[in-house]
Formats: sequence, structure tokens, C-alpha cells
Amino acid sequence: AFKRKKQQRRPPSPPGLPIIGNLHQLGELPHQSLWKLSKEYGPVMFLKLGSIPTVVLSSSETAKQALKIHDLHCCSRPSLAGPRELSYNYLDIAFAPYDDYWKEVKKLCVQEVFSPKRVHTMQPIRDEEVKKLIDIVTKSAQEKTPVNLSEKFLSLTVGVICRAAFGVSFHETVLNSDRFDKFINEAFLFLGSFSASDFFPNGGWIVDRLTGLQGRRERSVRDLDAFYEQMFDLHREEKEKGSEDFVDLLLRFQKEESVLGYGKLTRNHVKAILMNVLIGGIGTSAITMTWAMTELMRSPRAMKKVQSEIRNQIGNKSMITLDDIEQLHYLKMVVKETWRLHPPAPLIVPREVMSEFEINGYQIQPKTRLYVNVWAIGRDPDTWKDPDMFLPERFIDNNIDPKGQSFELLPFGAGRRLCPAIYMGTSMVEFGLANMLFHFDWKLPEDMEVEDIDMEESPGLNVSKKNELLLVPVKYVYN
Ligand code: HEM
Repeated sequence: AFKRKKQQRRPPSPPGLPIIGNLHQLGELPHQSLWKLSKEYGPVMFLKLGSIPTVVLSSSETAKQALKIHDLHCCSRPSLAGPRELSYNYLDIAFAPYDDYWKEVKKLCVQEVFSPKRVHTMQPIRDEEVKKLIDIVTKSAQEKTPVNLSEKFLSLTVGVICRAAFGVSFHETVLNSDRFDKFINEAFLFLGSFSASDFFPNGGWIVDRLTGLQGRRERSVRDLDAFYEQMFDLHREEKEKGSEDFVDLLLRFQKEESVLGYGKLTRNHVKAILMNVLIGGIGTSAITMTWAMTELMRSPRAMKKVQSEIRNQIGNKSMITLDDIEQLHYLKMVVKETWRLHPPAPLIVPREVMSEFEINGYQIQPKTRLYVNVWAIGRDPDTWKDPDMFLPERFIDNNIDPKGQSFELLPFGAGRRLCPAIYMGTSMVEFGLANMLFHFDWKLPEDMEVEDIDMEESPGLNVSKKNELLLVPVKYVYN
């Protein structure tokens, strides 16, 4: 007997070219190009990126179908060249394929590394680092000179993550913070940049060699490796020091020969997991704070409202606590609204389909690469009234939250691959912003008007504000 071939219903697709397929349509900012294409081809769109069949989802409804109903069919990750090298062959959490190792290491990290308890034990470090920032900004306020907030928010998160997770202060090591920024930027680039071998698995590596991408990638991996090794050494030397940080914790698991999935946890596993902390934790929070300040500068009304809320709550206290933050409802809405318009990972992290499923009657085949365009979802006029307006109040009467349950707002993704550090990331962002908004009023540099603030985005896995945000602080005095 025959098996009748099931009728193939492939999602609509923009016309492509031979060999490269739709690759040339991605442009510099793929999430924006894909958003425009989705207006014509719909919320389930098929593209051929080089030789890779790819599906892009661009509405909350289709995102829900994939990330909730069919999550188990599509929660693996594609093999990508940059991530492979940075993760010691997928020994990390973010880029590991869906298997027993990933399940166990993610569970372990959710319980031990990213837990609310750890977020609370990090608070003294956050306090100290934010105090340093306040001092620097206060100096600028006295001199009436602008502060580069993009840079300051980055050094705040670098400071906190490095001390809290790695137990080292970067200024005190051979890796001074200048080089550290460079590391992070290079590593980011390799995680996000579209490299030829990711689209042409059979010959793309040749292009990557010719363009020098491969060489730079190898150098970046070497630099980071040296950094991890140095960190491990430092940990051995300073053993008697206080509480256990992430590195101590992971090295302890390694020493105890903990078995995860298919084997024992090795030094390379620890490095790969630390890479996720480094790259997942630093840019995303800094980017969010920068966009939030940018949007608030464009909306003096929202700025005034959020500052009064914070100042009423804090009064004449000198320190803002995590408990205070819980009372700052408008600030929380400002952050949500920032994530709606500026999700730090606009296409989240690509997934790979493991087994066939259907969305809106279209068949999605195994091995398809799947992107969810959360940037497009945040601007969808069917979901959001006046999507271009920055209106934190839109969150008053609904219970849309960013934790992966509301498919209209997915800055942390959803489903099994959900970001494990939502609480840590959110606390960092809210805490940093609350302090900058409490202690200072902010003015645009001379000869700049509100209309001159630009909203251009820079390319990469994490999309940040392209041009740095420069603002003049004015110290707030409680009376
Ligand atoms: C504002 C802050 C943050 C944002 C917006 C963010 C966003 C995301 C997104 C969109 C994903 C992919 C989810 C998916 O594929 O469905 C992700 C995954 C991940 N994030 Fe975050 N993140 C943030 C903070 C952090 C921090 C602070 C850490 C670590 C300290 C972290 C570690 C990770 C890891 C390990 C994964 C991989 C999860 C997996 O594949 O199973 N993130 N994050």
C-alpha cells in the first residue's frame, strides 16, 4: 500500500535569489527588515537564509503557538559558528541543544545561581557600585558637564556582575575595564553577527576565513579563556574570603565531579556557563537602562511622574533598597514600556525545530531555524494602541508581565528556553534607574532640543542605542 504524501503547506515567502535565498533582505537591522516583510507576508513567514530554511513569527498569537503550545517541538538551538567556539562546543545553557545535559544544567543554575536568594545576597555589591556611580555623576553635576549614560550604565552592570558573579573587581586585574569592554563587544559580535558558515554549513567557513572573521573569533575565544583561567587562579588564592560567588559554586560542582546529563562537569563546562553570565547579564541590563532614560527624556511628563513616585517613596533616606523598588509601580511600568519598544534581544535567540508541527495551518519542518520577532510584536497595532507612543500607563489596567506568560511582551523569551535570570536582570535595571532618577534631574546638553534625541539602533544579537546618550545631571536635594 502507498502512503499518500501529506499536502505540504509552506508559509508565505518573499521571493529570493539563487544560492543566497532571502539573505540579502535582512539588511543591517534584521528585526526591522523582517518586521517590514511581515506586513506583506504575514505573521508566519518562510525564508531561505543561504541554505537554511527559516521561519519568522511576528505576532503574539503565533509566538504563543510556538513557544507555548508547540514548545517541545522547537526548543532546541541551531549550531552556530560563533556560539560554538565561545561555548566550548555548546557546554553552556543558552546555545546547548535540547538534551539531558541542558535540562539538568539549566535546572541547577535556576536553583543555585540565578535564585532570588542570590539576587538578595548581591545587594551590598549593587549598593557599593551604584554609590561609585552616584559620586562620579555628582562630580559632573558640580562641573555642569554631560555624562555619557550609555557608558556609565555599562560600567555599572560590569561592576556588579563581575564582583557578584566572578568575585573580582576588574580594575584590579590585568584585564582593566577598557579591555574588558572590548572583550564583551567582540564576543557579542560573534554571538550575534551573521557569519557565512551559519548560512552555508558546507562552505561558508571559507568565507569566514577570507574575511578574517574566523581569526578574530579565535582570538576572542583565547582572550576570554585567559580571563577565566585568571579568575580561577584568583579564586584559589583568596579562598578564605566571605561568601561563595558563582565561580566558587561552579568550581565546587566541578570538584565534586557532579554529573550532569551525559558526564561530569569539567572546567570547560564552568567556562561556558560563565560565558552566558558575562554575555547574558551585562549588555541586556545596560541597554535597557539607556533606552529607558532616552524615552523618559523624550517624555517630560513620564519623567516627572516617575521621579515624584521615587522621591515620595524614598524621602530622605540615603539608600534605596530592593523592598523600596517593589513599591515603585510606575517605574515598573516604565521598564515594561521600554522593553515593549526596545527589547534588548529583538529576535530573542534562534531556536531549531526538532519535530514537525503546525502554526495557522502551515507546516513547520524539523531542522527549520525559528525566529520570534518580539520587536515586531511590541509594535503590532492589533495588540497595542498607538504603538509608537511611549505610554507606561498602558500597563495600568492589564496584567501583562514580561516573564514569559504574556505573549504580547516577551523581552525574556518564553517556554523552556526562557531566560533564567529574569529577577536578576529586572532588579539590576530597576535599581540602577531608581538611583539615577532619585539623585538627579536630567537636562539635555546645551543647544539640543527634545526633538534632536535620536533613536537609532545598532546591529547585533543585542540591539543597543547606536549613539551614546549624553545628559547633564543636576543634583537633587531633599527638602
Ligand atoms: C534585562 C536583562 C535580560 C534580558 C532582556 C534577557 C533576555 C534573554 C532572552 C530573550 C533569552 C532567550 C530566550 C528564548 O530563547 O526564549 C535569554 C536567555 C538566557 N539568558 Fe537572559 N536576559 C537578561 C538578563 C540575563 C542575566 C542577568 C543573565 C545571567 C546572569 C542571563 C542569562 C541567560 C541565559 C543563561 C539564557 C539561556 C536560556 C536557555 O537557552 O535555556 N540573562 N535571555
